[in-house]
Amino acid sequence: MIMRCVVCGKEYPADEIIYTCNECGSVLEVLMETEVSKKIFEGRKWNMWRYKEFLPVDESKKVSLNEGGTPFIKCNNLSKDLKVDLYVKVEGSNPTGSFKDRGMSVGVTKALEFNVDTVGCASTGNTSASLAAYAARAGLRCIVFLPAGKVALGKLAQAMFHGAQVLSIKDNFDKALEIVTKFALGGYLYLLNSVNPFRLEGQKTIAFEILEELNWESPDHIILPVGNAGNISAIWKGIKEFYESDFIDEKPCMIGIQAEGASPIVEAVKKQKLDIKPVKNPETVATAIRIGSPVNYPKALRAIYESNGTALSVSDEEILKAQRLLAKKEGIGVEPASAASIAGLIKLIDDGYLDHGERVVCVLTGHLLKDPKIAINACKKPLEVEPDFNLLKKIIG
Ligand SMILES: Cc1ncc(COP(=O)(O)O)c(C=O)c1O
Ligand SMILES: N[C@@H](CCOP(=O)(O)O)C(=O)O
Repeated sequence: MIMRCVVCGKEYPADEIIYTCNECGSVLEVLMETEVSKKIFEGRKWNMWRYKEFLPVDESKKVSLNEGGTPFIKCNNLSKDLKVDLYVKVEGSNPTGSFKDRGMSVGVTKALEFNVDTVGCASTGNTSASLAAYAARAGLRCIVFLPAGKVALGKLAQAMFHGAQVLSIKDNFDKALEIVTKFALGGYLYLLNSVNPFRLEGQKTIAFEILEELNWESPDHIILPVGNAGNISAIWKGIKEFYESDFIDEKPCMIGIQAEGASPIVEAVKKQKLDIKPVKNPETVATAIRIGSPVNYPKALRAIYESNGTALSVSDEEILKAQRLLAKKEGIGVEPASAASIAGLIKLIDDGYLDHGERVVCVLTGHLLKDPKIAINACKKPLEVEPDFNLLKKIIG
């Protein structure tokens, strides 16, 4: 196993703590040689560790909460309305309610391998919630740097309750990431943001599960929200690994959705560029993707171009509308950032980008209860009524 810079190709030993290329400054990826038949997965437990041969840590020493194996659901009602074959991967069903758990399980296991005593991250919320839980399980100290006043309540509660040291930085996520990176490079903590290539190895199992659920057939498109751009990169890596292993014959187009107020990847794709112009003051109701300078942009842009995919921005209004639609039509509750994928799907259909009957998978990244305030604000206040049967009968009608 080695690590390799995705831009200049410089290689590094995998037993070294290094986050970016010391030659060109870009992000690294983990390369492993795995030669197995897909038959080996048969009969294994339905969680992400069924793919242990593709994961860069010793499975017998894993720090795990049974992550992965999340529901893969056919959306019958929305498929009918939108005239596509729509499936969703419900990542809110992971132990702490987001896809980050897949990454943290591998990342925190790696932290133990590296013998560190402190882990840390910057976070718009979910990364910190997940890291705090996995660090607690591993007995590691955890420090999280959050943008003050911009983290949804459920996520903040999780980070604090699992015992992380929570620092509210009076600035945005990008600044918090800049600061925590300095601490990591100074040796104060092991960084578990998605700039850490081992963490993304866990997240690539989303792709593995989608392909196995579809009986080793590729969907036409995978659509997902993009913030720091780790997940789209990880999923594409997973797709390529199963393609190169001959488990599938085709690959999907990767489609990244960003919020209008935080869309540097979308702007880069419009111009077919390989670099981004960071957004200085990103803003969106979907706080999870309120990110102006995504650290994984080199990987994400390559994923989009290599797969013949695209990137698209959606407004806050479209995000909130899609969140309600998914809840009401399919009974699936997601946080606003996750609903961006559905909002993007609707826009792509309206724009004629998607054809009728195409098979689309939307990745729903986080649970509704992560951001209860948004959900409550979208509804009418419950009526307070005396416990009087006749009165209640009248009201119910
Ligand atoms: C719920 C949710 N959806 C989407 C994203 C975006 O993922 P990524 O940063 O990997 O692009 C995040 C955070 O990163 C998130 O917490
Ligand atoms: N939405 C993320 C932002 C940080 O992304 P990461 O994947 O680099 O950790 C969060 O939940 O904090």
